[in-house]
Amino acid sequence: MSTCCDMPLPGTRPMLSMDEALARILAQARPVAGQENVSLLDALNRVLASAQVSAIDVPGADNSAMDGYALRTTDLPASGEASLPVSQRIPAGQVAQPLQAGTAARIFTGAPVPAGADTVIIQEVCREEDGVVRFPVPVKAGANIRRAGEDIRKGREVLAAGTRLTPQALGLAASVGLGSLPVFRRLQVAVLSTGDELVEPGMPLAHSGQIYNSNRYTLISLLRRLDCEVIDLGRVRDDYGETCAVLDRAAGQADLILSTGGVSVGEEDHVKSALEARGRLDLWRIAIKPGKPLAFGQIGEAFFIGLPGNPVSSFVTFQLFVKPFIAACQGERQTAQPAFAVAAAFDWPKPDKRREFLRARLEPGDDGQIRVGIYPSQSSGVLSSTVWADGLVDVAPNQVIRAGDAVTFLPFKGLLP
Ligand SMILES: Nc1nc2c(c(=O)[nH]1)N[C@H]1C(S)=C(S)[C@@H](COP(=O)(O)OP(=O)(O)OC[C@H]3O[C@@H](n4cnc5c(N)ncnc54)[C@H](O)[C@@H]3O)O[C@H]1N2
Ligand code: MOO
Ligand SMILES: [Mg+2]
Repeated sequence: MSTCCDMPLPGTRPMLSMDEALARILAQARPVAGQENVSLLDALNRVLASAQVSAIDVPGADNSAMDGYALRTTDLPASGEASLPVSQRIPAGQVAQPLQAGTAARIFTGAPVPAGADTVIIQEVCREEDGVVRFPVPVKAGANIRRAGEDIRKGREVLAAGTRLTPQALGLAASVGLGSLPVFRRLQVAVLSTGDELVEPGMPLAHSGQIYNSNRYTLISLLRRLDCEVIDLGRVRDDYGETCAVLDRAAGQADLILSTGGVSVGEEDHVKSALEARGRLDLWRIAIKPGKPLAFGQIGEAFFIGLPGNPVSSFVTFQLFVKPFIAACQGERQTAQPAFAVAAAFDWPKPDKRREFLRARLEPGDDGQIRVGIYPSQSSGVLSSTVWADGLVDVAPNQVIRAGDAVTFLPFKGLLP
């Protein structure tokens, strides 16, 4: 059952709360079937399909953290100056011989500590002359040695299934010797922009009713960042038959179909009726601003998300709904959306009854404390706001905000990959 957030107007239906809509959408997400093994450098941003366990200790052996001398502290006098003959030289990459009693080994950062040595003294406090090293004592046993297995023990899970493979994760995989990784196959996402008024950038505008298609570029770029394979279906005219045909075509190739525009209530808006005719509409109208008319459903095996045409609305709803849905379909483990409280540098005296997401930016106040400001226009057509902003302020229905109040900030850095 839907949650009633306001009285529906004739011809519409009650709006769902954001939380309920997101929960219902995510409940349908399932990881794509199909995996492949890819080399580490091809695995960036992919999602790991199965847990990886280390076959080795890292480091593999006790090794020196500094350039200096390795020795046995029991060979040293209690105070004053020690002097020890240097019995071997151990650069990184060499095998160390066991340390002869009463001697020191010249050692370099990363080189294996010889058996019998229990400390490394940095060279800055030593003098070496005629094969003998001198330094003040006492020295600390165990200093400057990185222990075998200190980072990773053999048999430990280093990367969990469902990990998004960041540069750090690939470095960690490399450090345990993994040359390739099993990842889920790429999600195929079809993108279509509806609207008779749309002209592609680079082309002239023929008359005042035309505008440039911006959503296509924003969405395709967002999808590429999420490592999706994009099927670009270009522009679709505001025509019921054409919309049905393109949805059928998209459903034959894609895991997910994303459209922009044509999901509201005007008779030029055909997306919802086409979706109902060719597949199934699961939910429509969410009590959020921007983004109210978002539609979600299925056509054949493909999921469908119809984003509102207003460029800011489609950008914001991509962040709030599409991104977590895609992540779940890619097999990524679900993590909480980063959000934190910060003081408002603005007043919001006339709140909406819908939950609102304001284009916002963190900035230091005169006192050096970080506050959050909002773009002067919050209109869902003002795309400049999305470039100015580095996140969204999440405003509850009917929430009045005064400068200095704590508000919830959702950083794009967390929202974007
Ligand atoms: N009577 C009502 N009218 C509207 C309602 C409503 O509840 N009752 N909702 C408004 C809200 S909120 C939104 S959001 C929009 C969503 O409309 P649609 O999804 O049907 O989108 P369109 O009508 O096709 O376009 C809206 C707007 O965006 C421009 N647009 C569309 N596609 C692109 C694109 N690819 N690049 C750049 N700009 C695009 C389009 O020209 C329109 O200006 O509906 C309200 N109306
Ligand atoms: O939902 Mo609309 O996105 O308020 O402009
Ligand atoms: Mg419309």
